[in-house]
Amino acid sequence: MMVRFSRVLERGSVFAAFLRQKDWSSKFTTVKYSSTKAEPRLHRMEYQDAVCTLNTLQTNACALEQVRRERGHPQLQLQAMRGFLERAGLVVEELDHLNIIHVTGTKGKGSTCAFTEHILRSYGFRTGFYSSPHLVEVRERIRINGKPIGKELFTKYFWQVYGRLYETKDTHGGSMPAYFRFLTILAFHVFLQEKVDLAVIEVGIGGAYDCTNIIRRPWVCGIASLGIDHTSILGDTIEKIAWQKGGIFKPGVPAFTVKQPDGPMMVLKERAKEIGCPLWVCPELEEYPADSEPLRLGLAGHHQRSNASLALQLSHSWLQRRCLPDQSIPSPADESKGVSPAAGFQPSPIMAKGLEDTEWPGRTQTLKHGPVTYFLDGAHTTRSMLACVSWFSKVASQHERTTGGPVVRVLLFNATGERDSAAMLKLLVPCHFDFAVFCPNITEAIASCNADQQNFNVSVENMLTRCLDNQRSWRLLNGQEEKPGAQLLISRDALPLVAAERCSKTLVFPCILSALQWLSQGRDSVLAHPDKRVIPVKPSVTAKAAPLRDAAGIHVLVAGSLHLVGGVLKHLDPSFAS
Ligand SMILES: Nc1ncnc2c1ncn2[C@@H]1O[C@H](COP(=O)(O)OP(=O)(O)OP(=O)(O)O)[C@@H](O)[C@H]1O
Repeated sequence: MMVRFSRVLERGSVFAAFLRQKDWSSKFTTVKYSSTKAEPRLHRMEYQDAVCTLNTLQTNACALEQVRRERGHPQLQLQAMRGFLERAGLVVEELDHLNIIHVTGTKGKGSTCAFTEHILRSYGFRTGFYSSPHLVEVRERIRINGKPIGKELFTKYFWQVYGRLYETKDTHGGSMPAYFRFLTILAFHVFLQEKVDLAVIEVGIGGAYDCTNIIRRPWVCGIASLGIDHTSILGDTIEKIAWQKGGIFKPGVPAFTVKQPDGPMMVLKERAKEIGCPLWVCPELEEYPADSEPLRLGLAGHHQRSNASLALQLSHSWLQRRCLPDQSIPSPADESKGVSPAAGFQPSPIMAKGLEDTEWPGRTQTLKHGPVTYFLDGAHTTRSMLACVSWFSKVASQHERTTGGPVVRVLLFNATGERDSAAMLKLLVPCHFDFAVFCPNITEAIASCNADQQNFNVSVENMLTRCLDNQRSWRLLNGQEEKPGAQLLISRDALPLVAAERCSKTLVFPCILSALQWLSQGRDSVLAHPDKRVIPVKPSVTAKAAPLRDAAGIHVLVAGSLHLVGGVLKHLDPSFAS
């Protein structure tokens, strides 16, 4: 695995050397407009090359050093971003023409953006939508009219921006922007080139110093629910986090927030007052007067209701300000407090349809795959795991009632970064899983390079050790004795294998594909073909497949990491097949 990673890295630097020699404009014309029969293949290669080169920005020593330096002086981050933007040929004033809706929050910003984008697209506007992270392919982060930008367009715009930055590198101490910064600049470039009517921009981390906060004049800002995440960057209390998030407020630009606990709400109010921005608190979804039927949401789960209310306010405000510019913005009723409840207006039929038709994969998503039903949710904080458990308990019970027989429940889990896995696993105990399966966010252990899903910031060994820790936590939480059965084996060619424990209902796999194979083989070979011998993934794993034999169905909850969910979707959901 490490060998393959380093090859990709090498490929990136070889490519960079190639770039140094090439004339940019001729490269674009030959690749972009070539009409030979080989064109589709050429484009595919170019896309992969673009993604591999992009990935070098994850490990670029100069960029990492810069990030480290800026951590101590966060205000430098926006200054640096402005410099990169200019080197890429853009000026910050141009971004004013993007008619931006800027959204932050700890949980629900992606879903809120998806609802908002869908509502405004339903009105006939050409939309841009920038979000993170991606599930399967990096181009999902940049959407035009709700669809991930195509490979050809991504490739074309990627090389334009990369080329400009690369050409000016030597006069700027060799610096290139880090991964997220680069993608943010790329998104702005794409939206300007593609002449979108509006752009919905999701903050990466925090708000005040996030590189998306380079924008000066959004039409409206939104703050989804606040909680604890990214504490090493944002601070270790919800109030400190609220201060960071409130940093996206702009003078005179209306902002909306969902209801927040008292402490962070007070911080938001103070931020709004100090910046001079009218801040409104969204009503509950029930408080919107309904014409006939209650509002229906395309995204499942009770927690999506506050996101939907925020999206209604954001799109309503955008429509009013953008399309009815003569109307003055009402100020919050109590200016001294700097915040007011927003009115629950009657959503138009277009808005109602927009909410109902919104799709946002990987969040409370149900996917049937043969006899196995997957419940996928990228919850990776305790707050979102609580929401996930509540959704899963309800929806899985509904499915069980219609299955007509015993159902085996499986948890497929992984967590990354500074996340508290044990706290998340504790919340999952009441779901009564028959099996708990752990694997790292590696899609396939032995496969060709899948550049879109590579993460160079963590080693394979660390990922697997984390899985074994999770397995141990789960066993402890379930009152199972600690057994010294699990072993981490690293083979000579660096392909890691993890032995499953005997006599327990926990399993660890080296990659997502092998976990999915275990699920489908256990089921297919035993249920669909009762006479056929089970072909084991590994002997120790086959022993665990036995209870699947009697099951009328298998329900698998995939949670703990959006990247894990993405890896599963890559294998199972045809709409993600490239
Ligand atoms: N209001 C909410 N409260 C709790 N959990 C939520 C809320 N909204 C979404 N979630 C859950 O949080 C996870 C991420 O959802 P979403 O992409 O909408 O949020 P996000 O703020 O963009 O998250 P991230 O920054 O982690 O990508 C999903 O599991 C989703 O079901």
